[in-house]
Amino acid sequence: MATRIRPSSKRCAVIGGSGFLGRYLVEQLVDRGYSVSVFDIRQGYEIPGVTFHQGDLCDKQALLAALQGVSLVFHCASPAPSCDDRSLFHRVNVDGTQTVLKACQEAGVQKMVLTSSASVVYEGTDIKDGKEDLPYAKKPIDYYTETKIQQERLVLEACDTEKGFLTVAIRPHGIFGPRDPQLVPILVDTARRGKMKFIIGDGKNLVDFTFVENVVHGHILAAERLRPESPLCGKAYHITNDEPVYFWDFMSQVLVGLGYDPPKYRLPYQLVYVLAMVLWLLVLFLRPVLQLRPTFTPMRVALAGTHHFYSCARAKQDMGYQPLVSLKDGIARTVESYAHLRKAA
Ligand SMILES: NC(=O)C1=CN([C@@H]2O[C@H](COP(=O)(O)OP(=O)(O)OC[C@H]3O[C@@H](n4cnc5c(N)ncnc54)[C@H](OP(=O)(O)O)[C@@H]3O)[C@@H](O)[C@H]2O)C=CC1
Ligand SMILES: CC(C)=CCC[C@@H](C)[C@H]1CC[C@H]2C3=C(CC[C@]12C)[C@@]1(C)CCC(=O)C[C@@H]1CC3
Repeated sequence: MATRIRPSSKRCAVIGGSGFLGRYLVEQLVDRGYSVSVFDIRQGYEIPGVTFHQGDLCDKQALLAALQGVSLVFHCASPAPSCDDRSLFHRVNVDGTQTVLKACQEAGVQKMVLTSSASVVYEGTDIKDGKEDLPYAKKPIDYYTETKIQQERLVLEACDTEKGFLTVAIRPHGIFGPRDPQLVPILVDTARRGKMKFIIGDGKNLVDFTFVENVVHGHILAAERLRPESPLCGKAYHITNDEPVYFWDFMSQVLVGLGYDPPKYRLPYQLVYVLAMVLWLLVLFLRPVLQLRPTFTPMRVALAGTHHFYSCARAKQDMGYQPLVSLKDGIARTVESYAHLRKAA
């Protein structure tokens, strides 16, 4: 029988550690003196002292090798929301998370912090100052959200103080920052194709965008405050910048910062939503013969035209959370880092 290494409280693993958020988490953990193993389907970078284990989280044996001697696991792996592959989302976020839980319990891991998403309660209609006790979306806006709900449920239900396995879920919203592969690149690509001319709705819908370092701060606080007697056990926590901003102001600040014109013409929200639905149905109908990826999906239109901002009062109270980087500074640092995406003069 293989000998089990005794878990050390400063030894952790980051599943999904090669991704955008995962890499920031790894860097911060190393700075704070943790010894870190990364488990990911790809190796994105190298950091002295960080051990990489390349593998699929659906493979329990591969996970077990990475979890030897680990007492704390961060699980922030997921297929990208834009991939629209229902069976992949289910395989990784639901079945894969079950495998992660089994592997953690077998390896003697004591704590697990899941990166969930605030969108688990979002159905495409307004959420203002949403608290964690809102019910899970009955009609999730996409397969990504559907499987993030199932994933969060599995992880929180696995919390068992008697067995000494504690879990907590962090629900960030709209993560942005340098190296983000989604938000700024999609925005710039849309602007370069001349499609960032329109504001959907009245432009006054408030949304949370969260600077990546604040999300990391929330994860580490949660891990360090998660103890058998603490209120965090088995609970979900919103982590945001706590500065809701008009969606279209945020987009405009990033665009203008990179030298592009901000959108200025208004289109009625309902009209654009119906057009996006029609386009989406057409894409589905044509899928057997033609693979199209429209910019305007109903989900994106809903995100761009509704309020969706959340309260982080629970995180402030239970873990002393406060954002470390303001929205203004976060946007400035992000814009500065995307010099290569600036509009050519
Ligand atoms: N970005 C955001 O705005 C928000 C993100 N979240 C959540 O935060 C987490 C991190 O997101 P983010 O950093 O943006 O995403 P990334 O896609 O950048 O990171 C996820 C990482 O997980 C890897 N991965 C995917 N499938 C597997 C698998 N089967 N086995 C092992 N590794 C795998 C990815 O590899 P590959 O790139 O090759 O797929 C990638 O390296 C996710 O759980 C996401 O749901 C929540 C709210 C908002
Ligand atoms: C707060 C939150 C959940 C942010 C998520 C980020 C992405 C979903 C957005 C990043 C770029 C956005 C974007 C649009 C929708 C939402 C994003 C994809 C549009 C497609 C909305 C319609 C337009 O006019 C163009 C926009 C391009 C950028």
